[in-house]
Amino acid sequence: MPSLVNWLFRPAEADTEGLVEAAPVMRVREVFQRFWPDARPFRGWLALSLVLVLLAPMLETAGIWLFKVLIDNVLTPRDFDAFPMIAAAYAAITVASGVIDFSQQYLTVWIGENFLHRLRTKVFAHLHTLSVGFFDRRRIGDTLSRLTGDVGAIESLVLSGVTQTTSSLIKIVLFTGVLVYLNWQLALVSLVAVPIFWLIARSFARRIKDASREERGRTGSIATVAEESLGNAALIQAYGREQAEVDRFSRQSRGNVLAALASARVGALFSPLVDVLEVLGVMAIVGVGIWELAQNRITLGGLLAFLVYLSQLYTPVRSLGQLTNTIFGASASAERIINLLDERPLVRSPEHPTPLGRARGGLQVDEVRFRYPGTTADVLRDISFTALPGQTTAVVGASGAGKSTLTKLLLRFYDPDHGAIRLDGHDLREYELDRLRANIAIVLQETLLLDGTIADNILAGRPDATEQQMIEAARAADAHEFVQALPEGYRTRVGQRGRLLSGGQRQRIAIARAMIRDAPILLLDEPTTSLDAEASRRVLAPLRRLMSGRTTIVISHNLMTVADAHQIIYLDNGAITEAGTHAQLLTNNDGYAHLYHLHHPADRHQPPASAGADSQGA
Ligand SMILES: Nc1ncnc2c1ncn2[C@@H]1O[C@H](COP(=O)(O)OP(=O)(O)OP(=O)(O)O)[C@@H](O)[C@H]1O
Repeated sequence: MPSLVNWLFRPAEADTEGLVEAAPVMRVREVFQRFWPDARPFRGWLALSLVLVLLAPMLETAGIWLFKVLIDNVLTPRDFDAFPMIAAAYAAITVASGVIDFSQQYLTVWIGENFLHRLRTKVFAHLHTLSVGFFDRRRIGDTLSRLTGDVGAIESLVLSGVTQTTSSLIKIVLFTGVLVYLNWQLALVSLVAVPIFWLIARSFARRIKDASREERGRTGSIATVAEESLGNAALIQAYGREQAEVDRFSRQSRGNVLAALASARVGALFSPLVDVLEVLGVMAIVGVGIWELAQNRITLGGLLAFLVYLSQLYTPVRSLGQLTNTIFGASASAERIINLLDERPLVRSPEHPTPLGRARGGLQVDEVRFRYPGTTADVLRDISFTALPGQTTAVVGASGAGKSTLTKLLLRFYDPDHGAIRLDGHDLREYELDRLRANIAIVLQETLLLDGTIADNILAGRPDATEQQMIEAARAADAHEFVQALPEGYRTRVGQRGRLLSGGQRQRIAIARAMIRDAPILLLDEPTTSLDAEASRRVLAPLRRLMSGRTTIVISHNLMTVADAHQIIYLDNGAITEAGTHAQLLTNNDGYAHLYHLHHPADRHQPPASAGADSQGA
């Protein structure tokens, strides 16, 4: 027997690695307080729905009362006279109940869905306020599962929870009142069972919450594996890792099954326990009722009506218990949402920002030191250099030296731990984030395209640009020709992440986007690395057009376009070890020169002036 009980209450085995971050545990009351303000716009409708909730049990009570009248005034005396009235009243009550039920159900769904829509959008909007660092840390699949699955559970806690609890309480009060009115001795016997119900429901609530928490976490893990795996389908198939991925998915899915079973065991036990209790209660009452009937202290109609009221009373008591379980289950989901909402962006706009229109574009990096949050080593150390407006600075160095990290600091995806980056003499942190980023255009190594049309992607750089400006930008980016050759021209969809275009085409769209943005600062992070020699050459002329007149920071590790930069900064393991022009650094014959000769063995004995043109195809 004890082993059976153990089995019933056993939590899901933790035989799969936990993939998702657990949310902090919260009390139901805190969860409720947290989300109640979100229901504010619906409070009027909620009040109306409560009125309907109030009317329904009243009609129900009246209906059952008619049943008593029918037995005592029609059936027992075998007198037909009162019947038509009773029948008409019964029909009227049934129709009215129907109308109220419909309105109440529809209203509840309407409020619930609109509340959900608002909350979902709020969580999504919040995610977009978070710094890029958040997305580096979190598993996207789990975040998606929170956004789609867990948000729904909150509705059952905050809205349906309120109406259903109120409805159940009203029914309990009404039916108890009538029971006491019919025969108080009998009523007393039947109410003994109520606190027992309540105790059982309470003891179940915590277990159900634990089980639900486990289940929601596992659902997040499934979504995480699916997202990571399907997102890398090409890689997985190329390396024949399909089965390994299926196994990984299956393990997470199995974990979910175990958690769902553990939750079902606890949940399903509740009903039968309550059933047994109910039957015992009814038997006891019938016994006492027969006694009362024999003593003539209650009529037959009275006794039958009493039993019907009683059965009606158990329904709300029971659903109140069930509801507690639902609410505790839902609060496990709510914890996961609160956990997301409590994430604060690492970088924020200041309260009193320095106004920034179009920047002149002078950049000054001053003793910057930086390490990624949660790591132990500095990625950048004492970085100082100045980029004059309109000039090109090339940042060069081995893989992992910290070049891309520098661009992340310039875009304020992160802030330096020490030192400052200044734009036109002011610390980047003094400007509003939007204004700062509006002054920067980027072209990255792996071009990011949105799933939309080519026009959407170019106009993302400046949504208010005209069609003519867009075409000019595309021309300057050497993209107009190939775009026109596409079946739907600028209206052609590029597919998810631009998969329907070639690497070089994607890059030229990105250049057009940067072109149309017409920002004074340009960040190029290895813009030709992923392209072959021919494609890089094709991209180079538009890139040069884009760079002219803008403060450009170009990161490159194959030294393309670097040779004619105004200054070159050589990063080694997070620190600047050399700085100067191409010719100066070649003369130094240190890290930069070595890297350069590695890429251009043929140039070793040639004068540096010709190097820029030759380096294009590297
Ligand atoms: N989000 C991150 N969290 C923690 N560490 C990171 C993160 N991004 C990069 N790093 C670490 O910072 C260091 C510098 O990375 P960074 O991407 O800036 O190098 P890089 O010079 O641009 O390299 P590559 O030329 O290969 O692109 C690396 O050691 C890397 O492991």
